[in-house]
Amino acid sequence: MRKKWQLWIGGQWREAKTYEPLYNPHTDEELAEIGQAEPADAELAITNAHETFQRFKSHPAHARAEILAKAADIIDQRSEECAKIIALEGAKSIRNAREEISRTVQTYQFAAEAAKSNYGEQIPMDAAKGGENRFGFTIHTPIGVVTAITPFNFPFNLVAHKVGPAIAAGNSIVLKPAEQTPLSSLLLAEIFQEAGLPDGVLNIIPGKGEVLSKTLTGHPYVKNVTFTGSVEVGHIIQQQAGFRKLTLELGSNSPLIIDEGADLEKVIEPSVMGSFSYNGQVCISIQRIYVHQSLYQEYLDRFIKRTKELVIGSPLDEKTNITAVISKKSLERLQGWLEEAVKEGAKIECGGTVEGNIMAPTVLTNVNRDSKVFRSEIFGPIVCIFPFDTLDEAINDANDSRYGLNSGIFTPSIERAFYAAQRLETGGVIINDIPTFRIDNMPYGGWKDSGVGREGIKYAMQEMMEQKFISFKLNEHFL
Ligand SMILES: NC(=O)c1ccc[n+]([C@@H]2O[C@H](COP(=O)([O-])OP(=O)(O)OC[C@H]3O[C@@H](n4cnc5c(N)ncnc54)[C@H](O)[C@@H]3O)[C@@H](O)[C@H]2O)c1
Ligand SMILES: O=C[C@H](O)CS(=O)(=O)O
Repeated sequence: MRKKWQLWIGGQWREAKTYEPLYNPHTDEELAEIGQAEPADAELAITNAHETFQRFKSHPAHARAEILAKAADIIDQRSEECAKIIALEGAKSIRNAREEISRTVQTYQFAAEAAKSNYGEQIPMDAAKGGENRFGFTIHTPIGVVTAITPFNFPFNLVAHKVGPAIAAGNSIVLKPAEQTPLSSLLLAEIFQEAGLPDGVLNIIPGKGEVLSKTLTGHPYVKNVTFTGSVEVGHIIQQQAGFRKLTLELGSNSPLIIDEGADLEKVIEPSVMGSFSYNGQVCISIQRIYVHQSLYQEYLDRFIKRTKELVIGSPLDEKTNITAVISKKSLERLQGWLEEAVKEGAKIECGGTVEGNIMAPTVLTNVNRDSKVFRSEIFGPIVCIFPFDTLDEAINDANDSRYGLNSGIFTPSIERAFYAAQRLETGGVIINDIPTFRIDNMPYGGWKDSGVGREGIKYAMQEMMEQKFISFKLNEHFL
């Protein structure tokens, strides 16, 4: 793989004014030098994307679908190389990285299918007086330049959730990947070129969010901004984007309820994995677990036992579960929050230690509801476990959050499953599984501070297109 990466604009590699080293979070070794885009580069990328859009908007759906399907095939053929890039730049365990690549292939395949089924609706015009002799229908048209700003934690698949639907809809894109994981995006330049995407449709400009933000969100050619990342940055982007279409996929502190009568044999493994997969750096990672009193002690003991078995090590080792967190800054924040939680009464049941850039998977009980580990998004390998007496108590506590992305409940009762599903204030309720569940064609997005709009290819495409209603009056004017 090349060591020095320029900016990908208009189908060409262009020199950046400055380059910054990219480090492996596990070993601290330098992996590559990454060109840092400046506002003028963003402007150039947007202008190129705008010009390309004038042609690409007429590129037929079947041709866009072929490009997306071919890109999926190329990623599949190069899957081990792609997974290794995620493991190196993101310190994601190689097994989790492979899962991400396999999902990415599916995401582009879903996009290829969606490109061909971009249906509008027929509206019954005679449903109201005056609508007789009329036909009404809607069509969806591409919107123009989409800017995509993405986070570090799923650098292939969450980029696919923006690039895939944008191409499927017939738009052009300017992509700004996360500073920590730009290589996964830069590789797309050659993947999509080989797949036959016309030059200028996809532009990739790594750089600092705060430097590029105003241009990427506020340029008049930009018609849609799609952002995945933290709530704090989401709020900044919302203010800057002003009067244009906007999708915000933000953070969470997802709850899991383990109801009376749940079969612990089937619950322990998924709940441990949902808490600690990729060191908890998943937006739908389990952060708060509510366990019915009748199961609490047994669940806690078994949860701790399984957590202690997780293998801490190098992301490239096949057996590894827990690796370095993404940055020293993030590690320091986690240590600070843990200290604060303990001062406020929390008990560390296991973990809590740090070695190198790795925090051991940590289980907390007796957590104060005002502590940051309860209120805010931990985004690290720490989980809080609480007992509850009544389902209402668990639901109310689960809803006591500024976030609302996914929630989960394990219960043997269909009645209680629906009761909870109707009351949990989240974009997705996952019954008899963990909230850390996503299939890439399902509608996905948050309530409250967890976001605005939905992803899941078809739903993301709706955010990236304009709808037009057409009415035909018959008889009077047609020859
Ligand atoms: N809801 C979802 O689908 C989803 C998925 C993955 C991650 N997330 C969330 O993302 C967060 C973790 O990712 P992160 O640490 O990369 O998030 P982040 O918000 O720090 O960064 C995300 C992106 O925003 C850019 N950015 C930073 N400051 C900016 C600014 N002022 N203006 C414009 N862009 C700016 C970054 O460069 C990066 O590309 C967590 O909160 C997690 O829950 C949400
Ligand atoms: O980190 C949040 C992601 O949305 C999780 S997933 O990759 O979509 O499952």
